[in-house]
Amino acid sequence: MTTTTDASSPSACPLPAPEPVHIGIVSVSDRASRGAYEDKGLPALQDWLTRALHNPITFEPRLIPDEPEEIARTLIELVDAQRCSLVLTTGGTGPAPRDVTPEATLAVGEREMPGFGEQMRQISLRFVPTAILSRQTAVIRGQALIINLPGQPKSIAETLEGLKGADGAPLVPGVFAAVPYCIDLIGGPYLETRESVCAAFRPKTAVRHVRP
Ligand SMILES: Nc1ncnc2c1ncn2[C@@H]1O[C@H](COP(=O)(O)OP(=O)(O)OP(=O)(O)O)[C@@H](O)[C@H]1O
Ligand SMILES: Nc1nc2c(c(=O)[nH]1)N[C@H]1C(S)=C(S)[C@@H](COP(=O)(O)O)O[C@H]1N2
Repeated sequence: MTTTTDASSPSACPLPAPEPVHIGIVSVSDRASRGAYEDKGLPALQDWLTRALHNPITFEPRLIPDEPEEIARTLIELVDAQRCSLVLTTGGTGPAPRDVTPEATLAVGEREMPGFGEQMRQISLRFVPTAILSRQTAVIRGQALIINLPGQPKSIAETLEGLKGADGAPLVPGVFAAVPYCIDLIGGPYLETRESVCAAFRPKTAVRHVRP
């Protein structure tokens, strides 16, 4: 097994290498999927997750139009066939007729996790007054957590990371703070975040080790 050393510990205990994680990222956009504009959703998701996690990540990226059957089929494929532990979607959460990502997500979910959508709307209100127009939600399917994010690329870091003060201290925690423990509870890999990007929270009894 590969190990790294926790140099901050007096006994310099070797820490296990972070577990690999398989993450699905799905950009739902009519125009980006037909090439009318460049997709900025997938790069923004990949960039933020790579900065936030110590775990080695294998990404499963998908760029698809706002078609409910295609969204549902993609989510099922990422969870059931690709065995992703986490799937993040971006786009299609608003009130326009073709915005159907939440419906497709609920259709494939076994249990809804409404707190994610509630908290993201609260965070987004600190950035934009139209935050309440996003119907974003989250669900569990099997051993995977699926979370909807709005389509505006900058909203990805805003909702996952939250709002920080000038000193870098969190003013409003982003929703990703709750993701590692949720994935523990559904039997997925142990996710370890970089505190400078996102301080994940676990009850003390669930903390296996703290990485510097
Ligand atoms: N994947 C994307 N890449 C780049 N910019 C995007 C993307 N998705 C959305 N945006 C930007 O955010 C705005 C709001 O996103 P929204 O999901 O409401 O788009 P939309 O009007 O439904 O159109 P579309 O589905 O064709 O992207 C868009 O007008 C666009 O400027
Ligand atoms: N953090 C954040 N949340 C946001 C926004 C944003 O720019 N930043 N845009 C809002 C707007 S204008 C809309 S219409 C809804 C839905 O966007 P979507 O259809 O692109 O998912 O998300 C809202 N949530």
